[in-house]
Amino acid sequence: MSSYAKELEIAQLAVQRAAILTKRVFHEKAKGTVSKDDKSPVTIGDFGAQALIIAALKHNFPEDEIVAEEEAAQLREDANLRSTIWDLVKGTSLSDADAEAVLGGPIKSEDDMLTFIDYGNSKGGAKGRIWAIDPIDGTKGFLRGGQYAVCLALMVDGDVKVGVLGCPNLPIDDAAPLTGGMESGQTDEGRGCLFSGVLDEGATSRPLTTGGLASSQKISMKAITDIAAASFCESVEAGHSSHGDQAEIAKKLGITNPSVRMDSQAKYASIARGAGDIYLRLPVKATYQEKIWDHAAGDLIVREAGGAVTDIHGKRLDFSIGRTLANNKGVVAAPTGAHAQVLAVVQEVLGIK
Ligand SMILES: Nc1ncnc2c1ncn2[C@@H]1O[C@H](COP(=O)(O)O)[C@@H](O)[C@H]1OP(=O)(O)O
Ligand SMILES: [Mg+2]
Ligand SMILES: [Mg+2]
Ligand SMILES: [Mg+2]
Repeated sequence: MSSYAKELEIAQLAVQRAAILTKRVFHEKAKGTVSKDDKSPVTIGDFGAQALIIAALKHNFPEDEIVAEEEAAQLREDANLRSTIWDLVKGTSLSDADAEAVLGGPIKSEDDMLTFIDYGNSKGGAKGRIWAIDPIDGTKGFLRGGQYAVCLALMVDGDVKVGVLGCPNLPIDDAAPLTGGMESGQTDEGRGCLFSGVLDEGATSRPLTTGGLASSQKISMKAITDIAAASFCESVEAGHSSHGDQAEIAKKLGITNPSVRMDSQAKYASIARGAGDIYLRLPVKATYQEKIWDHAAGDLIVREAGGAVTDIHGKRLDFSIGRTLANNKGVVAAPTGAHAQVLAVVQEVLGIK
């Protein structure tokens, strides 16, 4: 029996339910994009998914703290936006009645929805049980029909114990070739994957469903025998990681395959299942602090699948100091056996040896 069996079940079902909502937003609605203070986009899907996940967590673990990306301030001022999101949230449930009941059933009112969204305001830290939520990671990918992920992780005393990634646009088949997006004309058929990891218990994938949990299989990273034949993933957005440095590193490693550009933590999931090999996220700006909700689940899933994840200085990602990874710069994720070699070239190219 897993030490975090209940947390894992709730987390997976909560992500699965939230993914139903994000898919509805994509297929049925104008996306309802609004700009945040930092000019990044947020959609009605981000708010709705965050409300549904937090409602499920509060029902099951009322004492736990939550660090989530979004807040309800804009919704409190904008009745139209608020009621559009409420319509979505109240109309989204798992089709399996038992699974829906485990999550506590529907949110009772529009006011409760706002309250749930704002429970995500914990400062994080090194003490106690804290969940990290990114309701839609890769909002830009979501908007353009590419990859995005619904992300949830549980940290206990600053250490990630459970991580779940719902990736509605990734192929179900772990062996499917690595692609960055939904090619035009593609349908949802054969897509939608739920990845999980529990510390010291491995990582799994299973198809996303609209009801209860499908059966899962273990995933593991591919061992790299010839680094020149490796494939590496990077952000689509050049503003999020340095395509130039990454290309130079790939070249120095002898990698000839073009990089696979993909939004969101779907990159962590893709290397964890062995579809890709390496994920590089090299800083563009020295001042940007990565957010814990952008990495907590992916970091654990990759490590549990046989990978190593560090920053550019070779330090493990430190989730214990608040809402950001203030002690880290960039991300280097690779199979354990190849990580040192990749990191050495990263440091050579960045001139930090
Ligand atoms: N300057 C930046 N450097 C690195 N990541 C960033 C930067 N600006 C935004 N992000 C975050 O990168 C994540 C997407 O990563 P990816 O490029 O791998 O798809 C988003 O969570 C996004 O945050 P936000 O949600 O605030 O837009
Ligand atoms: Mg965002
Ligand atoms: Mg994000
Ligand atoms: Mg987000």
